[in-house]
Amino acid sequence: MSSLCKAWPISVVYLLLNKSEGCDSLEASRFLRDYALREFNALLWVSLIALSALSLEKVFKLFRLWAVARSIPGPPCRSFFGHGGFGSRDEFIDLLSESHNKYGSICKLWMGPTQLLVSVKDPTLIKEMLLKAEDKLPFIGKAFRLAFGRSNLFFCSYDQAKKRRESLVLELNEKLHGRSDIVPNNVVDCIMDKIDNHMSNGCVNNKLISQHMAFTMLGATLFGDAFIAWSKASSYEELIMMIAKDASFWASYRVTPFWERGYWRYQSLCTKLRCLTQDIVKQCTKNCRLFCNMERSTHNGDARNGTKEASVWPNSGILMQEKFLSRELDDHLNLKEETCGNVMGVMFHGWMATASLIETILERLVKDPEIQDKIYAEIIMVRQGSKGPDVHKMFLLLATIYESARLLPGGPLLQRCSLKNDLNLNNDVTIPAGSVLVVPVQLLQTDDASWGSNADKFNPYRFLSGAGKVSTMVEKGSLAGETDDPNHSSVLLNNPSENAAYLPFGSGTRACVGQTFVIQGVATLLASLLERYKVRLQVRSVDGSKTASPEIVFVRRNC
Ligand code: HEM
Repeated sequence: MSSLCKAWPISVVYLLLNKSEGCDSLEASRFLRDYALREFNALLWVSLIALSALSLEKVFKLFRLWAVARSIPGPPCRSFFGHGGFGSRDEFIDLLSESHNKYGSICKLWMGPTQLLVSVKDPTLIKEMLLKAEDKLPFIGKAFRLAFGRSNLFFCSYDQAKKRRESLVLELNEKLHGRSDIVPNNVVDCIMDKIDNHMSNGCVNNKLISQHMAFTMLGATLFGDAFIAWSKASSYEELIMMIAKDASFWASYRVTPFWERGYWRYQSLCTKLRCLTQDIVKQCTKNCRLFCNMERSTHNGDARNGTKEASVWPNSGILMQEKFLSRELDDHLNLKEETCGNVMGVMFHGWMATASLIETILERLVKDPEIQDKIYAEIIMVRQGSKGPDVHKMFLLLATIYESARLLPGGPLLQRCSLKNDLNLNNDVTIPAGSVLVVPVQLLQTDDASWGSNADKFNPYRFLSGAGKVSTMVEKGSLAGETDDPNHSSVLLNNPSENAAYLPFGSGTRACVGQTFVIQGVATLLASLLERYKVRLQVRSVDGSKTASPEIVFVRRNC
């Protein structure tokens, strides 16, 4: 038998071919059975050893996680699942706030026996953490994954996101530096027309109009003029709104609910959005080529690189230019899926965050007509004195944007992770690899320790130096006047990031790439808006008593 085994496979084949020959065939089949049994046993052993090794590794990692986490302070677990079922977003923020008050600037919460969440609230440690922890965990971005497929820009390791971030930063910078107007006049006009249309009904819903402004501004930036002329733009807007409404609901299921009809309806909306994105991408690249050819014919073909030309063309979009696409093409085989997913992800994130910022600012301006009037005076003053791009001289407007983003950041938490290595912070705390790291931005940005006793009050002047004089300067017409004006030189717009507790756009390696663009874009849009309209709260009479509704009124200025 042993000699047979050694001679395998020849001897086995021989036995099989000759299995009909009497007792030899019996011996052969016994041998085969015996052999199969041994093989099967060996396979079982190998699997058992591999599984045991894997389980041991997991158990070892778990014990290590528990051991390292012991040194981090935090409330005791309420159940086996820790603080996993914390309820609503507000309840969770309250829990974080209580925990920080009790345990200090770093505290842990167990979200289950294997998932550790560490919250950091000290501005210096946050800065360090945001630089060192470069990854983002995919399960946090489940809403993005369900809606946009394998879009890996927002929730993935830094290695995966790096190239795409660089492309996007490059394109946005080109836009910021290569063009005089961040939001071109035709885009502003298109938005103002929409406001006029809505006002024919008497008032507008703040949320809806902010969403529309953000959508048009971002779409025109990403896809260029093709977007403004695109017949399907309003369907795109409607779809994106519907998806935004349901995204968190479907992501809240632990197991993707394939059995729910509503889930498939939601998925069909996402597929429609994907098709429309592909449509606008196609139109955009077609237009880019057209622009390149037009440019080539006017400049005797001196520029050979089509992409360069497309990016200097005044009204072309940024993201969809061939440069972005071809970079992606080189990278992956399933490029179309992924590129489209990333484009939808950027559009979705940029739209939601920008819309929420515009809505907050309008709400503040409506509640504070005095600031609104001062901003109007500033806009008129700056516009009279300059011809070129001028929003950077509108200090009070910019300070109002900073302050609105401080009081109500787009999201209540920043989320990070270090997937491979433990994170050693300067205060000798070690955070185990794989833990979810969060920064409670909303708490931090309204914390008295960083912002003073009036931290929860709306006060744009906190971002202006010499702010005591600012209000009188606007009245006298000197806030943003000529640079040789002695009063003006005493007023400075502070860089909000100088305060380490200012993080509406995150910070460090995974900070928002749209930050500068958004501030300038929103300022440009608001400057045009406030120049034409006063924004007032709609007051309705209900049963004889007057109550304010969430709707606002744009009253045309007489100028
Ligand atoms: C008011 C508007 C916006 C706000 C408040 C905002 C805020 C944020 C925040 C808080 C992050 C996470 C940062 C971190 O983890 O440190 C982020 C990431 C990001 N933002 Fe924005 N954002 C806005 C608009 C935009 C726009 C218009 C774009 C693109 C055109 C954009 C592109 C991105 C990208 C690509 C990332 C992911 C970076 C990464 O994970 O590597 N954002 N944004």
